Amino acid sequence: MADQDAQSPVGIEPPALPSIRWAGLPEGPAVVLLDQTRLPAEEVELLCTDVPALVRAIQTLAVRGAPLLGIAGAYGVALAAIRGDDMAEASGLLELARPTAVNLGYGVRRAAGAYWAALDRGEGARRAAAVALAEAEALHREDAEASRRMARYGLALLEELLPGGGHQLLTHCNSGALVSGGEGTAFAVALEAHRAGQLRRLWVDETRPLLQGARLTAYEAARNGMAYSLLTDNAAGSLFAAGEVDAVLIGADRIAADGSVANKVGSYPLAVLAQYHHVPFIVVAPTTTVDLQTPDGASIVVEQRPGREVTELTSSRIGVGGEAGGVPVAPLGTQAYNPAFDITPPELITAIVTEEGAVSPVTGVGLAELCARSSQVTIS
Ligand SMILES: CSC[C@H]1O[C@H](OP(=O)(O)O)[C@H](O)[C@@H]1O
Repeated sequence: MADQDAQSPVGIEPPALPSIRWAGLPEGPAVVLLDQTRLPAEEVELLCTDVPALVRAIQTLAVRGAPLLGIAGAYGVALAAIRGDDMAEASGLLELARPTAVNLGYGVRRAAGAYWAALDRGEGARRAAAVALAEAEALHREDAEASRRMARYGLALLEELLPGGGHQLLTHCNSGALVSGGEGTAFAVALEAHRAGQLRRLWVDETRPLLQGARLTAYEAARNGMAYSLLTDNAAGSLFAAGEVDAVLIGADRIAADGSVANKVGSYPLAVLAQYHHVPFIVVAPTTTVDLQTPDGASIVVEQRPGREVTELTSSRIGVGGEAGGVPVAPLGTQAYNPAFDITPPELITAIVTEEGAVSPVTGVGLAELCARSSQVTIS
């Protein structure tokens, strides 16, 4: 069994660089990203000075995670507006950069809607661009507040489901500050438990093939002084069998109207394991990740990513999607199945926690009621 005294590396500070920021540089505006393909080896900022550069950053996961993609999409619209680009083209390129996370389209349409409304009011293009930027900044702030609220609601749910503290929580992929305007979604709940002295250990799935768990969640857990242990994805079952998992916490990329959840591939098997072992399976996501226009899980488009992400290992130094390619781990020419996400049906989910509270059991009606409470700007 894993060492019982798992401790995080000492002397590591919280992230020095924000996941995303806007920069009105003398040479022109830029969306500035903490390049997540370079983590954990290097903390490098990536300046996107036009929409194609930002689209590439989204597609190579230099910026990733549903809520952060929404913020990036909104800033991308503002960038295009200030540059005087074709706004319909820019919005389309951004919205189509990745298909599954609903937040990306939400952020793009929200900033673009503000821009067009300003023009319709007779305000000039310059003023309309400023309005788009203000909308992106508002979304950024709202997401940070949503993160704080989800952390509190999530901890309250853990205290209700698991009285007594000292939890061993398992998480998959990465759902911390690197996916958020704040401290994240599911990871933020684990962090809140840590701060409340209720986290015995965070089990971190490495999350093949792009290793968001090993590279990013471990990085965030270490920087926050949390006790954590990394595991291969295929080792999770043995932890459940040994009774070493008290609850599962995961994020989401899109939640359909019936409560089906699209999240990083590997989430669905964890939900099956959790049900078999009678362990709470908790999804944490802002209401901006709920898509009431998508009726069920079968209607969610699951992104299929390049097979070379499975057949090659790349170091974080050249980026997980680096053009230089990586070390082959399969014979050249090997075909690979590489869905970025899978779908967990509502009946396998104990609760969905949002910034408006939790719904449990998960029903379409309960989800819609949470969304109705949300102050988030609704867009068609
Ligand atoms: C809470 S959003 C984080 C979410 O996004 C990740 O996908 P990706 O790394 O491909 O952007 C994964 O599904 C996480 O749960």
